[in-house]
Parts: sequence; C-alpha cells; structure tokens
Amino acid sequence: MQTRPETPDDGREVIARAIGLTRRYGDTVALNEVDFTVREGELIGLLGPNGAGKSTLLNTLVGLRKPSAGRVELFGGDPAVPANRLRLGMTLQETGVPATLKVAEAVDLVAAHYPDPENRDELLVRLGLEEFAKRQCGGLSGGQKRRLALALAFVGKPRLVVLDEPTTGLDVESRRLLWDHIRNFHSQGGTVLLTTHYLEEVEALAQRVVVMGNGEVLADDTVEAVRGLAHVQRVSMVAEKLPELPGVISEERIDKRIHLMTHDADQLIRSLVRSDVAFSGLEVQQATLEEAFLTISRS
Ligand SMILES: Nc1ncnc2c1ncn2[C@@H]1O[C@H](COP(=O)(O)OP(=O)(O)OP(=O)(O)O)[C@@H](O)[C@H]1O
Repeated sequence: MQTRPETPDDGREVIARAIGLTRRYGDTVALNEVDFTVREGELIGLLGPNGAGKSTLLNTLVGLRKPSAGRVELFGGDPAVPANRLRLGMTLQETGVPATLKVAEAVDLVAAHYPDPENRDELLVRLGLEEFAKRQCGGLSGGQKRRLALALAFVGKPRLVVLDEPTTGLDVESRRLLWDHIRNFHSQGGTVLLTTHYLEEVEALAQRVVVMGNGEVLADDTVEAVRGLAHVQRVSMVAEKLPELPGVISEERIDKRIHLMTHDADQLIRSLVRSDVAFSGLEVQQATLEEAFLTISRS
C-alpha cells in the first residue's frame, strides 16, 4: 500500500505535528509511533474503523491527552500551554455544555475567551440556530447540539479547527449546512482536521485523507487514491478448501463459508473458476467502509 506519511514541505507553515507519537492506555496501544503533519490551509479527513486511534490523535494534538512517547506541536509549541490553543477551535465527540445555559449565552461565554470573536448572531444564522438563541442548551435536539458544538468551535475565529465526527447522527440537511460552513471556513484560508466514518463526507470536503488502523497511519493520500483503497468486495462461497488465488486481501472461514476480501471480485471469480475447485453458493457484496478499513488494517 502506498503511504505518504508526511505532506511535502511546500513552504506552508506547520500548524500541528506529531513526531513518533505513541499513546498507551494501560496495555492498549492507541497510537503507535505516528508521524503526522498538518500545514496551513489543509482540509484533512481522518478515516478509520472504531478504535483506530483517530480521537486519541486529535486529543493529543490539541493537548487534552499527553503522549506516552514522542511529541506533538501545535502552532510550533506545546499544546498543553493555553496560549498555543488560542488559535484553535474544536468539537469533541461529546460536548458538555451546561443544560441550563441558553444557546446565545453559551456562544457568548466561549467568545469571551478570544480577542476577536465572530459576531454571535451572524454565526447562529450561518449554523441555522438563530431561532434557538434563547433556548436552553438542554432543550436542543441531538442535531441542534451538534450545530451548537460547531458554533462554539468557530466562534473564536480560529486558524485551525479540529472536529471529531462533526456530523454523526445529523440528517442530510443539517449535514449539508455544516459542510457548507466548513468549506466556507476553508476557502477563507482556515485549516481543518476532521474525523469521520463517512467516505462521502471526506469526498465532499477533504483534499487529503489519512486512514488510520490499529493506532497507525495506513494511508495518507488524495481522496481519489483512498476511494480506490476503500473499494473492497467480499466474495463468499461454500467450499472445503481453496487454492492460492490472486488479489485476496484477507480470507476468513465462518462455518462452511469462506469469505474472501478483494479489490477486484471479477478477477478473483475468474481465477476461482479456472482453478477447477468445487464450490457453491457464490455471493459478491460491496464491503462497507468500516469492513474495508478493517480488512486493510489487518492485511
Ligand atoms: N480513556 C481511555 N481509556 C482506555 N482506553 C482508551 C481510552 N480512550 C481510547 N482508548 C482505546 O484506545 C484505542 C483508540 O481509541 P480512539 O477513541 O482513539 O479510536 P477512534 O478511532 O477515535 O474510534 P471511534 O471511531 O470509535 O471514535 C481503542 O482501543 C480504545 O478502546
């Protein structure tokens, strides 16, 4: 697999960087010697199955977690120092805004920490929250809470926004609204690092995609190249034993069925037929994105 672990040094400022970053939780190695650089103006999508290490990478880059080994830099300094986080906006997977605070108050509270915040009312309009300005945060729906989380990430006019699954659980309309907001921020020079489980989201937004698995960077490439990697098919059949077949990424037996993962089911089936092996009940399915990345991370 092609990996290009570092963005070429094209003179753009390094906004965030992980160097040989390892993070353990007890016996679990969540990140294993990860090298990763974010340069000014990039819009990067982090993809990978559950537990791949995406959130841990984000949380360590922004100073919420400490490295077990290696180091991280944010705006050239230590992210644990609050001054280095002033130009950062972020949403976590869970946003803990006090339930009794009104939406406008929550935005004002966060805005007060920044020297030149966004205009609150304009921001609420852009995120479709204007009609909820006076509503208590605890009374927002799940989707409205995600939009508020985005408003809080952008209110300080950050140079870098770090978004952990910003649109999970949102309906199509809300998702598109958020995409527009992120694109707009990026077109004005903002830098974005986001995690997602949706290839569609990465296709809609990102230029560069970093695929993680088992705490490592598996691929770091263009959206186009990663779309090719994610095109994995499952070919399954009932058979006693199969010969070596070309293009098999992984093989698994569940009861009587053998499941083969491949990037090219047609070629695999032609080879299977030519091999003269006895099989029955042939099925071909497109793997989900999660299955595709799990397969790649295991292979
Ligand atoms: N606070 C913690 N304590 C113990 N283990 C943790 C903790 N946080 C994460 N882990 C473990 O570290 C590994 C990486 O988790 P992480 O949340 O970074 O993955 P992820 O790619 O963001 O997953 P998801 O897509 O499910 O959010 C997992 O094995 C997870 O169980």
